[in-house]
Amino acid sequence: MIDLESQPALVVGGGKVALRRVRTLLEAGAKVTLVAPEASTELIRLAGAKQIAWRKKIFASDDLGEAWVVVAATDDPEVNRFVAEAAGPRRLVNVADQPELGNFRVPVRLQRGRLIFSVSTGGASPILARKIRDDLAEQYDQSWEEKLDRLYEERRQMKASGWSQAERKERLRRLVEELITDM
Ligand SMILES: C[C@@]1(CC(=O)O)C2=NC(=C\c3[nH]c(c(CCC(=O)O)c3CC(=O)O)Cc3[nH]c(c(CC(=O)O)c3CCC(=O)O)/C=C3\N/C(=C\2)[C@@H](CCC(=O)O)[C@]3(C)CC(=O)O)/[C@H]1CCC(=O)O
Ligand SMILES: NC(=O)c1ccc[n+]([C@@H]2O[C@H](COP(=O)([O-])OP(=O)(O)OC[C@H]3O[C@@H](n4cnc5c(N)ncnc54)[C@H](O)[C@@H]3O)[C@@H](O)[C@H]2O)c1
Repeated sequence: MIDLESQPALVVGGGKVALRRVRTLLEAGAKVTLVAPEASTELIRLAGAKQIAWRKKIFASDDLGEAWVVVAATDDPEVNRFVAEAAGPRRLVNVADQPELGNFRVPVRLQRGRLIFSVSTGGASPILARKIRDDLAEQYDQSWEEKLDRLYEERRQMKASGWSQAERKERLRRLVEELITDM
């Protein structure tokens, strides 16, 4: 939930994990550069469509440039370690196969408009994290996007009204209960 809009991000590696990270970074509005000698068809397509810049080469430390976020997602643990070391402690660094070498991990995410779920199992089981996400997706279906907009609007109006905090709290609590009963 960090604001990455227009921030430079570097993804090292061109496989399945790199593609997942590239998608997440693009959704967050980051300017993504990919460094990899080979890349998957979808990554090549994104590069062709100019959504990412692709340096078709193996990683070297001068690829880091101004990158604020760095992802090491090659299939070579030594390369991933080298990327993390070269990136240093002053950037956001994610390492796909040795998370302890980086300083952030990637949870599973589910978004319903203003409502965002983030599920992590602390490295225990990404498969369980995904299953919990799928369960939440069923429980909180698309209708929650609108429900959240309604809550947002009501709360905004109440804040502008002359009601006491206690009155506001009680009304908002009831509204949330109505929405949940409606599920
Ligand atoms: C949630 C998700 C997000 C994403 O990556 O986008 C994610 N892994 C996903 C899938 C997945 N990962 C793995 C498999 C193969 C089956 C298995 O082994 O379970 C599958 C299934 C698949 O790929 O289909 C294997 C695996 N994963 C990690 C290691 C290394 C290690 O743990 O040391 C290895 C062993 C590699 C090996 O040995 O080969 C590490 C991490 N994986 C994390 C997140 C972080 C911890 C999150 C948490 O604690 O919950 C962390 C620490 C990385 C990080 O923070 O960057 C994504 C769900 C995608 C979705 O459905 O949306
Ligand atoms: N975090 C997760 O969710 C998760 C899930 C599965 C696997 N993994 C781990 O993540 C890593 C990547 O997995 P994958 O399935 O994406 O791998 P992959 O084999 O699909 O892709 C590896 C990529 O790394 C590139 N590469 C290799 N050496 C390089 C170098 N020196 N510089 C730049 N690029 C280089 C290759 O060209 C290739 O594009 C593996 O270590 C795997 O064990 C993590």
